[in-house]
Amino acid sequence: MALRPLLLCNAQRHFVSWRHYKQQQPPLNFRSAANNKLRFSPSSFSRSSKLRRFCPLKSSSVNGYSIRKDNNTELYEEDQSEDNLELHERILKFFEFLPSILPGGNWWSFSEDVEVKYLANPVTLWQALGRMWQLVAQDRWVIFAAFSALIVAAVSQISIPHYLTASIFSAQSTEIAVFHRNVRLLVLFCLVAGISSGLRGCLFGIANMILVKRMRETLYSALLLQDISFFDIETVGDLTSRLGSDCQQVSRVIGNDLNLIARNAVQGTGALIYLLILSWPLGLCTLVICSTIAALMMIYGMYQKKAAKLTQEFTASANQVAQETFSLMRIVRIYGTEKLELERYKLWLEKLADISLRQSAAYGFWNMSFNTLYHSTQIIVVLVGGMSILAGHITAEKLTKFILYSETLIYATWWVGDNLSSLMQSVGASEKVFQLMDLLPSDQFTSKGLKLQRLMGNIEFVNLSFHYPARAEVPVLQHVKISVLPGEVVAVVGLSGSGKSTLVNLLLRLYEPTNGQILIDGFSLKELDIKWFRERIGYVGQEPKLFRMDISSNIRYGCPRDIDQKDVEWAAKQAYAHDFILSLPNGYETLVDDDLLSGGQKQRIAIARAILRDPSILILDEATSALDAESEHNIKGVLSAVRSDLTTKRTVIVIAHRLSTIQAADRIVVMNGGKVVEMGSHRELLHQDGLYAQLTRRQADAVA
Ligand SMILES: Nc1ncnc2c1ncn2[C@@H]1O[C@H](COP(=O)(O)OP(=O)(O)OP(=O)(O)O)[C@@H](O)[C@H]1O
Repeated sequence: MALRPLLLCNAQRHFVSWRHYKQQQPPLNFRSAANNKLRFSPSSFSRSSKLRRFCPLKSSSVNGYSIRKDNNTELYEEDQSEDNLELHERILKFFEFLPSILPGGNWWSFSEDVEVKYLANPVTLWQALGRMWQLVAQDRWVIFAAFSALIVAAVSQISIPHYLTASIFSAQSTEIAVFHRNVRLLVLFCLVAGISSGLRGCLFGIANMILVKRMRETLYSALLLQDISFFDIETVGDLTSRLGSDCQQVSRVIGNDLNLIARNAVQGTGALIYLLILSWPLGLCTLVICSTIAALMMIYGMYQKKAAKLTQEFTASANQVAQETFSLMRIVRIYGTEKLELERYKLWLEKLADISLRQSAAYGFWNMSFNTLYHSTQIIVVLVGGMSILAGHITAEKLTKFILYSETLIYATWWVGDNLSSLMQSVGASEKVFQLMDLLPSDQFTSKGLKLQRLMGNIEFVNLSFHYPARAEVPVLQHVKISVLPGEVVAVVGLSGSGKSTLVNLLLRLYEPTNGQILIDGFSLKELDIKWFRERIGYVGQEPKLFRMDISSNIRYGCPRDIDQKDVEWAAKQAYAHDFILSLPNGYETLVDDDLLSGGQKQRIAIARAILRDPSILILDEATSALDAESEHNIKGVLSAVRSDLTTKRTVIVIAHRLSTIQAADRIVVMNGGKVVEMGSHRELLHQDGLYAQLTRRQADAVA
């Protein structure tokens, strides 16, 4: 597409999308992370993800369907109205738009519409470099060696034009001895420059690799140690984008940006000193031009930094859409929403293209300014230098050296500018990465708790109330009081959304209660060593997920006991999974993931995983919902059976919608709207004729 129509078209879209975008932004409320290490705070941290989830009209990546519709409608209406415009109105509009694309015009401005939306707190260049240094400091010898090679290479390279010119002019004046000496030195400097440049490139590459590796490691471990509520708010696409493209972008800093900036800074300084010695008036002229280039490049660099931050945000959003679509591909195919998904993705690509267009235009301006200034130096040097030769103030050899060194200086300034802007982009990309790295780990990983001699399995929910951090205004549990004895099988039933799984989430300490507490064998759950406690719990969730590894490893996953293949097979037999596993192509060695097995097969593997731990407390949240009636009946017996020491029974908490499956439970707790409304045995509850009896009747009617 020609630039003008593209500019116009982009400008028109810009008017729609950016203004629209801006209007949808709620005021931001982020804690400053500049000086402090932060703990993740759902209410204050994640602007982007939160907006993506809860801000209805922002062209978000997550709730994209309704959003797309709104945006689409608006874009469509805009397009329609554009079509109806008369030619002269279009021309008028173009001329109105024209001044905005001149330098300083509002077309260039990200700040007006976008700057306020930046998620991360700004990081200065020095702060970013300081952080990167901390990451590579352990291997500082690589950096020192790289910079030493860089200085040797730069000094050798800067000496080459001098000896080159001197050799030519000494040959011309037939000074053979001087010629030989100059050529020898020229060869020496060329050799040293070549070897040290190679070393420099290699060492900076190594330093870069170390930086990216440490950065990803640090970021990944910081993310892994966050509270679960953090993952309720941050999206997977966003986080993987930080780990992937953002870290990669930051990685250019050492291997590319700093390397080239330092090399050219050394060469440029050497060239400037040499020029001033050769002819200070000419040297000063070149310096003025280089300073102008430097000022321009600072402006350009700042601009690129802003653009990089936006690019980073939009790339993360685009990744989030793609990640979500691929993971829900079956639903997309069944509902035939491929086009809709493509549009959702394209929305972010268009935003990226908008930024990229401005970056390219800015690059064009920067390039044009540089070339103009560069050629003016040549003209000045030829004019002033030529007149000086005519007046006999300077020799042709000096002028040749001058021209060569002024070229070196200008190109060094160009390289510094170019890489400085790249450095600024990397610094822009580093802001969110550093902010995430600075999040303190969840308290659960830092505090040391009690380890009891033995977990008996007595559980008490004492006046428990809770709301999810992401939805503080919606109470999910209210004054829940339940006491579970060791070895008891307690079933929790209730309508969907009544808070059953939330109760289990609190027992697993994935969230902390808002009020009240949970006592385990008489000790507050908060006082217990959480790792120790979780090792003694078996949990099978509503939709068990498998890792992309073989079946045996999936069953062993996270098992704290020493176990061998026999134990794995024993657990699989208990879970009625052994037969179907043997029928797979490689038996227990078959590589599986979440999509390769049926729901019931995945549940059996998850049950085998839980049984293998031989837990004191077993939690089954709709764990057998995908099993056929016979398998469910068989497995139920195994789950509540005595533990492997054959003397104690385990405590079992089972959540089930299919009420026929929990009739044999010692006690049934009925929940409604986050409260316990009934409690008793199956018979007692039927006798009470309350919610449980009503639910049982409805299920019986549905089957009949
Ligand atoms: N991570 C979360 N963040 C915010 N709200 C949540 C979260 N998980 C669940 N909720 C809300 O908490 C309430 C209770 O959910 P919960 O999953 O505990 O219900 P449930 O009784 O187990 O339902 P079901 O039988 O359908 O599994 C629901 O209103 C749900 O929307």
